[in-house]
Amino acid sequence: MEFDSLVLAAATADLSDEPAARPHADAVEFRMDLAADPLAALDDYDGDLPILATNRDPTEGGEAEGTERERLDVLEAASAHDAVEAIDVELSSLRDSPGATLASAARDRGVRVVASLHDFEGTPPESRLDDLLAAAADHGDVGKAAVTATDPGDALAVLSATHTATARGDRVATMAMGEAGRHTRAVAPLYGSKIGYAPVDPGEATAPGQYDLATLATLVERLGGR
Ligand SMILES: O=C1C[C@@](O)(C(=O)O)C[C@@H](O)[C@@H]1O
Repeated sequence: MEFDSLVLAAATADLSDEPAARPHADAVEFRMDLAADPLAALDDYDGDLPILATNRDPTEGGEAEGTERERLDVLEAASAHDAVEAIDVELSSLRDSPGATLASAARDRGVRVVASLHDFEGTPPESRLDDLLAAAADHGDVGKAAVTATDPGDALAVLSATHTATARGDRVATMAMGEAGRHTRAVAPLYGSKIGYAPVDPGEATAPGQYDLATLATLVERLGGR
């Protein structure tokens, strides 16, 4: 997973979704924090799609339990699996150890790091978004921002910040969560966003406003973002 072009990720807590995802997705985002026994599921995985492993912190919308170290240890164990080609680590964790140590250990194994930040309340002002994306791209192979749009101006700020970051040479992934931001999931790839997330089953969305995978794949392809 090089993230040189769009990676369409089937977001799921259940790796048995992989065969259904295969016709549309480039990867599976495995939401370990939402799975009952994620490391056992990885041991059993025999799908074709590479995995982006995420063990999301509750402060950023996830359900991982335990201490920060325990949460990141699970991610580190995941990164040792052959199928795991990338891990998602929150920017706030990457600024210090143990997150920074995890990232360099993963990179030594050839595993890419997505440095992420999430805002479930709103969209920061565009200049702040620019700074956050620059910091995230600096700490990861891809810098990712998922924020919440409550009006079209928020969605526009996300697209504009995506364009600015890409024009600067940063590899970023962006999406505006929520109804007002939904279209950004289809359009942001045209401005340079390198990851799209969608559930196979629309009833199993991992974030507000997601399209189902088949729909997102069609929209992105029709728009020429892939
Ligand atoms: O961070 C992200 C992006 C996301 O929140 C979205 O809005 O599609 C979905 C999550 O599964 C993923 O980890």
